[in-house]
Amino acid sequence: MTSHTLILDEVRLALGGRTLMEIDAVIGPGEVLTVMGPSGAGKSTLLAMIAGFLDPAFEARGRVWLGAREITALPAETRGIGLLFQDPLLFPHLTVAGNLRFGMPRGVKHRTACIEQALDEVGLAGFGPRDPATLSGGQQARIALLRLLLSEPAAALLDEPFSRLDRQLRHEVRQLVFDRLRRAGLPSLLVTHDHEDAENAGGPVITLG
Ligand SMILES: Nc1ncnc2c1ncn2[C@@H]1O[C@H](COP(=O)(O)OP(=O)(O)OP(=O)(O)O)[C@@H](O)[C@H]1O
Repeated sequence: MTSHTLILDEVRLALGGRTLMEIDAVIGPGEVLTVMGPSGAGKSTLLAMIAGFLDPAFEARGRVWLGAREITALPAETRGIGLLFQDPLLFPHLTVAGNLRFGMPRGVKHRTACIEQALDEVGLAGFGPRDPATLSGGQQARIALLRLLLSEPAAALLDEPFSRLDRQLRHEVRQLVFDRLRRAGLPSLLVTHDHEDAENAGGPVITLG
Protein backbone atom coordinates (compact mmCIF):
# COMPACT_ATOMS: atom_id res chain seq x y z
CA MET A 1 0.00 0.00 0.00
CA THR A 2 1.36 3.41 -0.91
CA SER A 3 0.75 6.28 1.48
CA HIS A 4 -0.82 9.38 0.03
CA THR A 5 -2.27 12.70 1.02
CA LEU A 6 -5.93 13.36 0.28
CA ILE A 7 -6.46 16.96 -0.81
CA LEU A 8 -9.83 18.70 -1.04
CA ASP A 9 -9.01 21.80 -3.02
CA GLU A 10 -11.74 24.42 -2.60
CA VAL A 11 -14.52 21.89 -2.91
CA ARG A 12 -17.97 23.44 -3.08
CA LEU A 13 -21.24 21.58 -3.36
CA ALA A 14 -24.47 23.30 -4.33
CA LEU A 15 -28.03 22.26 -4.92
CA GLY A 16 -30.32 24.33 -7.15
CA GLY A 17 -27.81 27.19 -7.11
CA ARG A 18 -27.67 27.28 -3.28
CA THR A 19 -24.30 26.48 -1.67
CA LEU A 20 -24.62 23.46 0.57
CA MET A 21 -21.06 23.24 1.80
CA GLU A 22 -17.51 24.38 1.15
CA ILE A 23 -14.36 22.67 2.33
CA ASP A 24 -10.63 23.03 1.81
CA ALA A 25 -8.52 20.38 3.52
CA VAL A 26 -5.33 18.36 3.38
CA ILE A 27 -5.39 14.95 5.07
CA GLY A 28 -1.98 13.35 5.55
CA PRO A 29 -1.15 9.62 5.47
CA GLY A 30 -2.55 7.94 8.59
CA GLU A 31 -4.49 11.06 9.59
CA VAL A 32 -8.24 11.12 10.23
CA LEU A 33 -10.13 14.34 9.47
CA THR A 34 -13.52 14.43 11.18
CA VAL A 35 -16.37 16.31 9.54
CA MET A 36 -19.31 17.15 11.78
CA GLY A 37 -22.38 19.31 11.30
CA PRO A 38 -26.15 19.26 11.45
CA SER A 39 -28.33 16.86 9.53
CA GLY A 40 -28.59 18.00 5.92
CA ALA A 41 -25.31 19.96 6.00
CA GLY A 42 -23.99 17.88 3.11
CA LYS A 43 -21.62 15.48 4.88
CA SER A 44 -22.71 12.33 3.03
CA THR A 45 -22.87 14.32 -0.21
CA LEU A 46 -19.23 15.32 0.28
CA LEU A 47 -18.22 11.67 0.69
CA ALA A 48 -20.19 10.78 -2.47
CA MET A 49 -18.35 13.50 -4.38
CA ILE A 50 -14.93 12.27 -3.22
CA ALA A 51 -15.78 8.62 -3.90
CA GLY A 52 -17.22 9.36 -7.34
CA PHE A 53 -20.92 8.64 -6.98
CA LEU A 54 -22.35 12.12 -6.54
CA ASP A 55 -25.98 12.44 -7.60
CA PRO A 56 -26.10 14.61 -10.74
CA ALA A 57 -28.69 16.83 -8.99
CA PHE A 58 -25.72 18.49 -7.18
CA GLU A 59 -23.31 21.00 -8.68
CA ALA A 60 -19.72 20.32 -7.65
CA ARG A 61 -16.75 22.66 -7.87
CA GLY A 62 -13.16 22.24 -6.82
CA ARG A 63 -10.70 19.40 -7.13
CA VAL A 64 -9.84 16.23 -5.25
CA TRP A 65 -6.31 14.85 -5.27
CA LEU A 66 -4.79 11.66 -3.95
CA GLY A 67 -1.11 12.43 -3.81
CA ALA A 68 -0.11 13.76 -7.23
CA ARG A 69 -3.12 12.15 -8.92
CA GLU A 70 -6.21 14.23 -9.50
CA ILE A 71 -9.26 11.99 -9.06
CA THR A 72 -12.06 14.58 -9.37
CA ALA A 73 -13.44 13.20 -12.63
CA LEU A 74 -12.28 9.58 -12.50
CA PRO A 75 -14.76 6.67 -12.47
CA ALA A 76 -15.47 5.56 -8.88
CA GLU A 77 -13.84 2.15 -9.28
CA THR A 78 -10.50 3.62 -10.34
CA ARG A 79 -10.19 6.16 -7.52
CA GLY A 80 -8.71 3.85 -4.91
CA ILE A 81 -11.13 4.89 -2.18
CA GLY A 82 -12.32 2.48 0.51
CA LEU A 83 -15.67 3.05 2.19
CA LEU A 84 -17.15 2.14 5.58
CA PHE A 85 -20.80 2.85 6.25
CA GLN A 86 -23.18 2.51 9.18
CA ASP A 87 -24.32 -0.77 7.64
CA PRO A 88 -21.42 -3.22 7.13
CA LEU A 89 -22.96 -4.10 3.72
CA LEU A 90 -21.51 -7.61 3.60
CA PHE A 91 -22.60 -9.66 0.59
CA PRO A 92 -25.12 -12.16 1.96
CA HIS A 93 -24.49 -14.73 -0.80
CA LEU A 94 -20.77 -14.97 -0.02
CA THR A 95 -18.98 -16.44 2.98
CA VAL A 96 -16.90 -14.21 5.22
CA ALA A 97 -13.79 -15.25 3.25
CA GLY A 98 -15.65 -14.60 -0.03
CA ASN A 99 -16.48 -11.09 1.17
CA LEU A 100 -12.84 -10.46 2.02
CA ARG A 101 -11.57 -11.93 -1.24
CA PHE A 102 -14.01 -9.82 -3.26
CA GLY A 103 -12.15 -6.52 -3.26
CA MET A 104 -8.59 -7.85 -3.17
CA PRO A 105 -6.51 -6.54 -6.06
CA ARG A 106 -5.48 -8.93 -8.79
CA GLY A 107 -1.97 -10.15 -8.35
CA VAL A 108 -2.14 -10.57 -4.58
CA LYS A 109 -0.45 -13.88 -3.84
CA HIS A 110 -1.39 -16.32 -1.09
CA ARG A 111 -4.91 -14.89 -0.78
CA THR A 112 -6.21 -17.56 1.54
CA ALA A 113 -3.26 -17.12 3.90
CA CYS A 114 -3.71 -13.31 3.80
CA ILE A 115 -7.37 -13.66 4.70
CA GLU A 116 -6.68 -16.12 7.52
CA GLN A 117 -4.03 -13.84 8.97
CA ALA A 118 -6.30 -10.78 8.71
CA LEU A 119 -9.10 -12.65 10.53
CA ASP A 120 -6.69 -13.84 13.20
CA GLU A 121 -5.47 -10.28 13.82
CA VAL A 122 -8.98 -9.12 14.71
CA GLY A 123 -9.79 -12.14 16.89
CA LEU A 124 -11.90 -13.91 14.24
CA ALA A 125 -9.61 -16.84 13.39
CA GLY A 126 -11.53 -19.61 11.61
CA PHE A 127 -14.47 -17.39 10.62
CA GLY A 128 -13.69 -17.63 6.86
CA PRO A 129 -16.35 -20.24 5.94
CA ARG A 130 -19.10 -18.57 8.00
CA ASP A 131 -22.25 -17.02 6.56
CA PRO A 132 -22.06 -13.27 7.40
CA ALA A 133 -25.67 -13.35 8.67
CA THR A 134 -24.52 -15.58 11.56
CA LEU A 135 -22.09 -12.92 12.84
CA SER A 136 -22.80 -10.38 15.57
CA GLY A 137 -22.88 -6.65 14.77
CA GLY A 138 -19.37 -6.14 16.13
CA GLN A 139 -18.01 -9.11 14.17
CA GLN A 140 -19.64 -7.82 10.98
CA ALA A 141 -18.10 -4.38 11.58
CA ARG A 142 -14.65 -6.03 11.86
CA ILE A 143 -15.18 -7.90 8.61
CA ALA A 144 -16.23 -4.67 6.86
CA LEU A 145 -12.99 -3.07 8.11
CA LEU A 146 -10.89 -6.01 6.90
CA ARG A 147 -12.60 -5.94 3.51
CA LEU A 148 -11.66 -2.27 3.19
CA LEU A 149 -8.04 -2.88 4.22
CA LEU A 150 -7.57 -5.95 2.00
CA SER A 151 -8.79 -3.96 -1.01
CA GLU A 152 -5.61 -1.86 -0.52
CA PRO A 153 -7.22 1.56 -1.01
CA ALA A 154 -5.24 4.80 -1.09
CA ALA A 155 -7.74 6.60 1.20
CA ALA A 156 -10.74 5.74 3.39
CA LEU A 157 -14.11 7.45 3.83
CA LEU A 158 -16.21 6.59 6.88
CA ASP A 159 -19.87 7.60 7.17
CA GLU A 160 -21.14 7.10 10.75
CA PRO A 161 -19.47 3.68 10.82
CA PHE A 162 -20.03 3.03 14.55
CA SER A 163 -23.51 4.38 15.06
CA ARG A 164 -25.25 0.99 15.07
CA LEU A 165 -23.02 -0.42 17.78
CA ASP A 166 -23.80 -0.21 21.46
CA ARG A 167 -21.52 1.82 23.70
CA GLN A 168 -18.99 -0.82 24.73
CA LEU A 169 -18.72 -2.28 21.26
CA ARG A 170 -18.50 1.16 19.72
CA HIS A 171 -15.49 1.88 21.88
CA GLU A 172 -13.72 -1.37 20.91
CA VAL A 173 -14.48 -1.20 17.21
CA ARG A 174 -13.47 2.42 16.79
CA GLN A 175 -10.12 1.82 18.53
CA LEU A 176 -9.52 -1.02 16.11
CA VAL A 177 -10.62 0.97 13.07
CA PHE A 178 -8.53 4.06 13.87
CA ASP A 179 -5.53 1.94 14.80
CA ARG A 180 -5.67 -0.03 11.57
CA LEU A 181 -6.25 3.01 9.36
CA ARG A 182 -3.27 4.70 10.99
CA ARG A 183 -1.07 1.61 10.62
CA ALA A 184 -2.08 1.34 6.95
CA GLY A 185 -1.07 4.99 6.51
CA LEU A 186 -4.40 5.88 4.93
CA PRO A 187 -5.68 9.44 4.84
CA SER A 188 -9.23 9.10 6.17
CA LEU A 189 -12.31 11.28 6.39
CA LEU A 190 -14.82 10.46 9.12
CA VAL A 191 -18.37 11.79 9.17
CA THR A 192 -19.99 11.54 12.59
CA HIS A 193 -22.41 13.21 15.00
CA ASP A 194 -20.55 11.74 17.98
CA HIS A 195 -17.97 13.88 19.79
CA GLU A 196 -16.29 10.81 21.28
CA ASP A 197 -15.72 9.46 17.76
CA ALA A 198 -14.11 12.77 16.81
CA GLU A 199 -11.91 12.76 19.92
CA ASN A 200 -10.81 9.18 19.39
CA ALA A 201 -10.03 9.82 15.74
CA GLY A 202 -7.29 12.12 17.07
CA GLY A 203 -7.15 14.40 14.04
CA PRO A 204 -8.53 17.79 13.07
CA VAL A 205 -12.27 18.42 13.17
CA ILE A 206 -14.23 20.56 10.72
CA THR A 207 -17.76 21.55 11.72
CA LEU A 208 -19.99 22.54 8.83
CA GLY A 209 -22.50 25.33 9.33
N1 LIG B 1 -30.31 12.95 -4.58
C1 LIG B 1 -30.64 14.10 -4.01
N2 LIG B 1 -31.35 15.03 -4.68
C2 LIG B 1 -31.68 16.20 -4.09
N3 LIG B 1 -31.34 16.53 -2.82
C3 LIG B 1 -30.65 15.64 -2.12
C4 LIG B 1 -30.25 14.38 -2.67
N4 LIG B 1 -29.54 13.71 -1.72
C5 LIG B 1 -29.52 14.53 -0.63
N5 LIG B 1 -30.17 15.68 -0.86
C6 LIG B 1 -30.28 16.84 0.06
O1 LIG B 1 -28.99 17.41 0.18
C7 LIG B 1 -28.77 17.86 1.51
C8 LIG B 1 -27.52 17.22 2.08
O2 LIG B 1 -27.74 15.84 2.31
P1 LIG B 1 -26.65 14.91 3.03
O3 LIG B 1 -27.21 13.52 3.07
O4 LIG B 1 -25.34 15.11 2.38
O5 LIG B 1 -26.61 15.54 4.49
P2 LIG B 1 -25.84 15.02 5.78
O6 LIG B 1 -25.08 16.19 6.31
O7 LIG B 1 -25.05 13.80 5.45
O8 LIG B 1 -27.05 14.67 6.75
P3 LIG B 1 -27.20 13.53 7.90
O9 LIG B 1 -26.33 14.00 9.05
O10 LIG B 1 -28.66 13.60 8.24
O11 LIG B 1 -26.79 12.22 7.31
C9 LIG B 1 -30.03 17.53 2.28
O12 LIG B 1 -30.82 18.69 2.35
C10 LIG B 1 -30.69 16.44 1.45
O13 LIG B 1 -32.10 16.50 1.62
